[in-house]
Amino acid sequence: MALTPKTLPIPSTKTIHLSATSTEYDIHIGQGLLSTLHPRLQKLAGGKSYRPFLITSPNIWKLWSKQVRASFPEAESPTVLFLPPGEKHKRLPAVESLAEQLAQHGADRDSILIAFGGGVLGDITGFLAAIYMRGIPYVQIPTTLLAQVDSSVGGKTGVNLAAGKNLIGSFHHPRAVFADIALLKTLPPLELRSGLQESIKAGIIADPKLFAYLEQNNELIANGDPEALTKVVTASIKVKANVVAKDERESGLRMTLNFGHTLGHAIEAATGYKKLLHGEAVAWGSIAALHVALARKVIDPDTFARMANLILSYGPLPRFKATASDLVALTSSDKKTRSGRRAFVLPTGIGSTEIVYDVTDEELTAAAESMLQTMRATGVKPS
Ligand SMILES: NC(=O)c1ccc[n+]([C@@H]2O[C@H](COP(=O)([O-])OP(=O)(O)OC[C@H]3O[C@@H](n4cnc5c(N)ncnc54)[C@H](O)[C@@H]3O)[C@@H](O)[C@H]2O)c1
Ligand SMILES: O=C(O)C(=O)C[C@@H](O)[C@H](O)[C@H](O)COP(=O)(O)O
Ligand SMILES: [Zn+2]
Repeated sequence: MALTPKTLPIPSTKTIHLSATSTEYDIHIGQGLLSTLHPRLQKLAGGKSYRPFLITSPNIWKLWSKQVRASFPEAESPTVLFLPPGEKHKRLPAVESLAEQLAQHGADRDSILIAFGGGVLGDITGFLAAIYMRGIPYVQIPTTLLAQVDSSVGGKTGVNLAAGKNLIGSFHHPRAVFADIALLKTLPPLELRSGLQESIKAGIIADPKLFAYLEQNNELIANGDPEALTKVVTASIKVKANVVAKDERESGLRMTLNFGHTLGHAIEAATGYKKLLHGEAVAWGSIAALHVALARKVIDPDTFARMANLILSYGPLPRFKATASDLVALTSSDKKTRSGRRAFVLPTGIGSTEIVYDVTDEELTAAAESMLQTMRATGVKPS
């Protein structure tokens, strides 16, 4: 039976303009944007000649190189540099190795880096662009849903340290983002569901309509229907762009984009960045944050249930081994902590949040324990 999407208008190719304090740029969303890449980059370069360097992973390039190459005249084809896939490569040596390759190829400040991959590749490439020759331009072509709905927008770039997630990095915005929904055709379903957790986050913190759409169209969305995904990507990017425009450097409002990440990042660190996808860890971290909000009566039990059910409905989420107290200890490297005060994002309803600074270790441990109980009851073996 054909499924029909409920509510939200169907967008065609859409452009969202992000105007932040330090810069502004367009985020293009549509089907088949890859075919127009070359003229779009030429336009960005202001008609001047530029050298494109495309950074990707071998598995992605194998699937999409033909379409990318077809957009460029042969003589102007990008130089392609590779990174192995996986969060475990999101470390400084990857950045150094790419920088050496850029230098060997004579890349300069008139070159443009093209991040062609998921969030890991985008974060690394953005950071490379921030520090190579003290800063060169780059664009994002996000190839995962997570990267389309979240990581390609907003200029947070960086890599992990053993001590924690994204602990080295910079704010360096892309010159443009091209979110081609067609790229999601080859994305493994697990990766799609991981990305959807960041959209659920966007719905919880700022967009009740997106939240309801995700609730009502689960099958269509989880099965990768392109129209449904276009709506989800568009709505999620609007949330992100709106927040980043108001608070580029995360002095307040932008912390709300980190909902679920305080414990989410702790879960990723506790499992060695190997067992869970980012969205999966954020999903469990969000459940824990919901428990804090419920215990404080900031949300009522019905709202708690709607939010937790939505998160779990895009599972199944994997089980992992960790104790509540270990997870809380790992939150010590959270970047939202300032002068020893832990900032914590709580939902106050669907589409609204507050940032509080008085969540104690005991409170967080109790919430993490409740989340672990749900995990023991519903979690599945990590794949
Ligand atoms: N900068 C930000 O604002 C921000 C926001 C959210 C997440 N992140 C970061 O993003 C990272 C997670 O990103 P992710 O979920 O995209 O994971 P990822 O980058 O590891 O990509 C997931 C996997 O999918 C493969 N892949 C990518 N595109 C594909 C395609 N079209 N078809 C088939 N396979 C494809 C990749 O090679 C990889 O194996 C984390 O490091 C997280 O911290 C950053
Ligand atoms: O853009 C933001 O701001 C976010 O917090 C988005 C998050 O989804 C993302 O995972 C981000 O990389 C986390 O940033 P960090 O500063 O906590 O490392
Ligand atoms: Zn995230």
